[in-house]
Amino acid sequence: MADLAAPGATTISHSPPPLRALRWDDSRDGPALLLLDQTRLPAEEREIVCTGIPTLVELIRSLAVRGAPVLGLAGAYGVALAAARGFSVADAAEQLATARPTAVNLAVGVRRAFGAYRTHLAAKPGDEDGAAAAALAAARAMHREDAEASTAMAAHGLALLDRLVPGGAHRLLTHCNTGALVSGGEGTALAVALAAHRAGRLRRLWVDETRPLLQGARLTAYEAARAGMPYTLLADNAAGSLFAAGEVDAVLVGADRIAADGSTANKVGSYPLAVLARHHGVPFVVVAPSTTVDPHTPAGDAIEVEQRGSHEVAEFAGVAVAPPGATAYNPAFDVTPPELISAIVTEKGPVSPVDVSGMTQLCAMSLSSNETM
Ligand SMILES: CSC[C@@H](O)[C@@H](O)C(=O)COP(=O)(O)O
Repeated sequence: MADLAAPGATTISHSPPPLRALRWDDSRDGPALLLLDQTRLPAEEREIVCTGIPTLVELIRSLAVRGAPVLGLAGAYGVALAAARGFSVADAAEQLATARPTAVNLAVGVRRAFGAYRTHLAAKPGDEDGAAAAALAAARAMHREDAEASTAMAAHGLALLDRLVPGGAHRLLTHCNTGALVSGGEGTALAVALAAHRAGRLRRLWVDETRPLLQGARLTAYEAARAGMPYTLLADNAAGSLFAAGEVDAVLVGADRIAADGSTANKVGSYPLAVLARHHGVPFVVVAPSTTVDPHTPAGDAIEVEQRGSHEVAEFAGVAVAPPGATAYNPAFDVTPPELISAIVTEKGPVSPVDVSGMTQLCAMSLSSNETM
């Protein structure tokens, strides 16, 4: 696109290439999974070549690859990798599915690729190559579906904001990172903000830094800057005064697991935002693919919340900020009850979390897609 930078001067502005959180690679000595190392962003865009399951498990645990939808893809491609490299696929599936406990998509992705692998072997006993190809095809199908879901969520989310905020949702607040780095497409909550930006409606994207691992400051700010979005970072504990100043029109967050009653686990700090949003009469919207709805988890108190090491709080960028031996309460997620959520937007459209029939529908959809694995 050509634009005028100064009278008489024409510059060509190029959009940066889309970020690819992970991709399958057949071009080297045996198949590999290439992962954009999210621990190095924004300083460096570096891909890690992953050829082993213990390595992939460690990359998931260390958050080199992270965010619910892309964890599903990592799980599915991980099973395909094990099959293609002749490792024990059952062992790989077990290790991958349990690498992190909260994001349901991880186990969903593993089950889908492992299901395709087993289904093929049941039909053609001994055809390991065919079974490996079936697992890879399942992972690729998930990847495509995730990209499509992302596009649909962006459109539904934008339309919903118009309805929820009659004066226009021009100032959006988001938490953690929910963009292309967590998705086969442009993401979940951040994809909605991006759609608002492209529609010329976004005046300000407020980006919570997201302590302790700074997914907001390091990753969302990076994606927002790449996309030319007007964004401002804030320390998580500055959100209260921002709401009080009337500077937030809507809150958009993703989800790691949505229980059957609409309770939603997402990055720690989401729940306090929901409380603030309710107090200030601001919509709090969860954006997640229907694969994040877990019909087997009846309510929020049944969601396992990952607890992480003290060092993540007691250190900042590897430098100690607390006395030696300090221990920290460090849950990776918190759970927002349904009554604080204005709407859940999936690729099928928005539903109210307290609308039991709506949630049941979502659960049924999620269940039937899992059962085709
Ligand atoms: C669409 S991503 C939704 C969530 O996965 C995201 O908000 C989040 O909490 C990620 O946590 P992380 O610990 O970085 O994997």
